[in-house]
Amino acid sequence: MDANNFDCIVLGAGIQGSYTAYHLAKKKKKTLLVEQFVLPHSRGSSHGHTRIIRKAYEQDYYTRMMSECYQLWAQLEKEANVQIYRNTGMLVVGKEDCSAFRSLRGTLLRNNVPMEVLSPEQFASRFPSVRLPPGESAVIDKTAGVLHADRALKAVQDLFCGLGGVIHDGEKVVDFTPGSPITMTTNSGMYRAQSLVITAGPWAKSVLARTGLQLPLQVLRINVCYWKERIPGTYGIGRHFPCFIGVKQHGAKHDIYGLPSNEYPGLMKICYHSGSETEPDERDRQTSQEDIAILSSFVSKSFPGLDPTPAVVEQCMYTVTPDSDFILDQHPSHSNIIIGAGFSGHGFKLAPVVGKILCELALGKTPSFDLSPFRITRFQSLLKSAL
Ligand SMILES: Cc1cc2nc3c(=O)[nH]c(=O)nc-3n(C[C@H](O)[C@H](O)[C@H](O)COP(=O)(O)OP(=O)(O)OC[C@H]3O[C@@H](n4cnc5c(N)ncnc54)[C@H](O)[C@@H]3O)c2cc1C
Ligand SMILES: O=C(O)[C@@H]1CCCC=N1
Repeated sequence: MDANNFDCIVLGAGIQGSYTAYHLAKKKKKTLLVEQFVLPHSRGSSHGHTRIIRKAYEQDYYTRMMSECYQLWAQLEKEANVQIYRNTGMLVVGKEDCSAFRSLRGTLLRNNVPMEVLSPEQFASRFPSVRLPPGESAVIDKTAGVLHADRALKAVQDLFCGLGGVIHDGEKVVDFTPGSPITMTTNSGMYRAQSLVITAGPWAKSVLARTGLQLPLQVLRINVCYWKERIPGTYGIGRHFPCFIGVKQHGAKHDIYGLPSNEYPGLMKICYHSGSETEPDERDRQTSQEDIAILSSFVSKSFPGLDPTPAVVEQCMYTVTPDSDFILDQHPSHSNIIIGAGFSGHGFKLAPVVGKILCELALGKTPSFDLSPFRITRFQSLLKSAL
């Protein structure tokens, strides 16, 4: 077989593409993973030390997918011999009259996820360094915790290479021609494959536009803020402080979430689950501080043990769909082009199962999960496609 001919090519080596490539290599498929930047890089959505892993979701289908994700993350830890998951639990706080909060709690109960419901008194005695606003309730998802994201990404890529997979980083895909095989051109080579998986993160919209498909994806620049503990360790992982999600608290339009201080000692990560619209190659030109103002006000009201001015601000990007559900599907006109896109700021924890599903689609197999929430046809009225 020609060195440039593959069973499958995966475009984009973020967590979704890397996990897809790993599953394909496990199935003994000759797989090429192409990445425009030299690895590791911090220009997409999968970089950084940490992500939240949880079963607490508004929708049952994510909670069910998470059961297998926990198993696959554990398998990855074993195969790579690295710790990726750390159980911390996660506090979910919100108003009783907020439907999103009630749905999250309902999903935990319906799916028998280990959880606790805290009364305001229990909350105050367990978390004296956090203020629960009057009229708000709290539950704990006991399965939740922290994923060591950078470590996880490297582990998946290393295992992929160990299985015979090929990574070409620093190589940008500039063109591809659908067909059987598909022909793909990068800035330094030309390759052929039976199937192509597109996991281009914030670049998915422009990559797919080359095929005439205009997906309703919006790219947001996210400010990743770290806040200084007045007494170091107050909210530390070492003191078993949990992750948290504040569901639309203090009138915020979007959720606010946080992780215990860990990667930068004395600094706790608290972020707003939204940001300002950007072009992926223009990320660093954005300057909006609106989200930071919302976070500062939240921190001063809810976390009195933190200085309400961020000590460190890093950048990342979300690629969001109109309903915040992922896109996991075949291309509407080319069945051997598979699309994994629109992870809407919550896709990292689900990557083991996303990768499995994209691998199944690339091999023409029946996917192991019901893909109706993830199909492109749900955007029928929004598709500006010339297909
Ligand atoms: C601040 C922040 C916090 C988050 N928190 C959580 C969390 O707590 N829990 C959770 O589960 N999820 C979280 N997420 C979401 C999660 O990180 C993303 O859903 C996930 O990383 C998306 O991965 P991806 O592979 O789709 O995208 P990316 O990581 O962006 O990967 C796409 C890759 O494709 C490459 N590429 C694009 N075009 C080309 C081309 N033409 N040629 C070659 N390569 C190309 C890009 O360079 C990039 O490396 C968070 C995201 C952010 C930004
Ligand atoms: O996916 C996650 O868990 C985080 C926290 C909530 C908002 C988005 N990302």
